[in-house]
Amino acid sequence: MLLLTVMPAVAAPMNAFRESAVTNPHGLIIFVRQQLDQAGTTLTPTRERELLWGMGTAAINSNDDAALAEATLRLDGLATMGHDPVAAAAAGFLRARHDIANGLGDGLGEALKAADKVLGEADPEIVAWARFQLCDAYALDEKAAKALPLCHQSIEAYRALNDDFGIGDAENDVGIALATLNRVGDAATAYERSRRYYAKVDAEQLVVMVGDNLSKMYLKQGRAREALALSQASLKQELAAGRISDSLDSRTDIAQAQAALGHHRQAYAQMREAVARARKAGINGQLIDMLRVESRLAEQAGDLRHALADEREAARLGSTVDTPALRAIEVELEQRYAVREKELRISELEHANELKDLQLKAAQADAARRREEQRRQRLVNLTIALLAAALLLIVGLLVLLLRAQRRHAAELQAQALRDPLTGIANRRAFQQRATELLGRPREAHALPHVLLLIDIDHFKSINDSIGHPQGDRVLRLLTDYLRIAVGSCFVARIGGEEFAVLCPQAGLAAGLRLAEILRAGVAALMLPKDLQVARLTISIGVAQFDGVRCHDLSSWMRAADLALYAAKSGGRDQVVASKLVG
Ligand SMILES: Nc1nc2c(ncn2[C@@H]2O[C@H](COP(=O)(O)OP(=O)(O)OP(=O)(O)O)[C@@H](O)[C@H]2O)c(=O)[nH]1
Repeated sequence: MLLLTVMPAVAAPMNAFRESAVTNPHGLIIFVRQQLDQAGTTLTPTRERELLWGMGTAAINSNDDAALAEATLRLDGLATMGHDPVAAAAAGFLRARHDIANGLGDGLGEALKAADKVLGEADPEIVAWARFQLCDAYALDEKAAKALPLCHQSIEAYRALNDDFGIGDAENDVGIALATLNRVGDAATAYERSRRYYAKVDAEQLVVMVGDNLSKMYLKQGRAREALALSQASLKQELAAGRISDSLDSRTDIAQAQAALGHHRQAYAQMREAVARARKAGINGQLIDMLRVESRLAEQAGDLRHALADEREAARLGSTVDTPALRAIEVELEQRYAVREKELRISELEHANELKDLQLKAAQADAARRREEQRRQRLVNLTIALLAAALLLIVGLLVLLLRAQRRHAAELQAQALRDPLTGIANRRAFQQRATELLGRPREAHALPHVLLLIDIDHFKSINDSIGHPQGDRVLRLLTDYLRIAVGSCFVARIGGEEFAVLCPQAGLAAGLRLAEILRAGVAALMLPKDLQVARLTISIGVAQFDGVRCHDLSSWMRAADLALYAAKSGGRDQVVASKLVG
């Protein structure tokens, strides 16, 4: 497998292993060592130089300092022994890249010196190679302004050689330089061009690797989803190739893309894992930036304690032994987090206040509800009281009405039993009294009841002579007299000018005596002169209730009436007893 990917074809000088140096650096180092051991002195200097350059670049890519030292020393040897300026330049470029990558010494100076050795060479491939190494050194050292023209020269040189792989390399460095200048859109375009050139030569792994650079630009452009996809593909490849450093970079990019997508907890977890792996691998240079990213993601995920610890560690690792500077950073951090703590506290207090506010509102709502209930209860009570009062009033009114009705009924009843003209009992009252009297059980030795029927004599003539109203006056005068004269007997007007007197248990003799008194009394009455009635007389028929001939009210009345009729027939102004009448 390894051999298939790193076997040199008939390649341009120095470029035979450029893909595998990136995609499989460990494998290439092993392969070169094997080649050097096995071939020994049979190797041509050009082939050895090519192998050593491949090993050196692979060593830089895999942080293998031993392999790098081995490669540069052997290249130096080739340069000296074989008077090979290309080998000397190769050793110089490797040292320059190492120094630039690790921030040591004068890497750029080293690179310029190396380039100087070969830029005058006749071989355009060597010149293009050297130009690219310069472009690469300046781009890696973040000297973008200088890197860009060098990289473009390099691209032109590769274009002249139809070296698409080389153009892909140089476009990648253009992207790096533009990214340093923060020209995010242009950098992304350069990376996209680089990927297209790599794709043309089927360098799929490099397409993915440049994708990792492009991912950073996409992230800055807010294209987090695309960035995430690129970094994930990149990580997969790096893990398979064992490129620890690159894989840590991709993990960092993935975490940042996840955070940008709002998956803060997931992002933080991813970053924690990346930092743990960096620590395990002892890659401190990268760890500082990773810790800063982790701190930011921890803060976003709400883990302030961790965020502070990460920042402190990054500051410690990043600082030289300048303790006051470190302290200043720590103080700044403390202040920043104190402010953050304060903000959190305020937000907690605000939350608590909101809760209290809600409780207050609930209490107010409760009080309002109770007040409403009380108001309703009062209304109900008032309604009940009003209804009770109304009911009492109605009952009172009904009682009053009932009494009035009773009074009215009694009055009506009284009226029904009273003669309106004279004010004494009428015929109906007489019948009731008589019926009631006859209904009583008869006492053993009691005298019979006596009935007197009285009729005014020639009353028609009186009416005719003095007028009907005066006739009424006569009737009232007679009544006044009778009412007094009958004593305890009951008197009633039972017809126009006819009266009845009922004397319970009086006996016929007493009845006749009373009748005679009445007749005589009336005949002797002194009538008012204005009445113009010379004399008033009455006829009276008397009948006792003997229980034989008179056995009920009608037979009793008939008997009295016959006696009265007899009195009239006998000449009037007289009393006739019923027993005398046949
Ligand atoms: N003023 C007045 N006259 C009445 C009333 N009721 C009945 N009379 C009159 O009483 C008279 C009765 O007349 P009659 O029945 O002919 O009897 P009389 O004239 O009394 O003759 P004798 O009974 O035979 O003596 C009539 O003229 C009735 O109009 C009344 O309430 N007021």
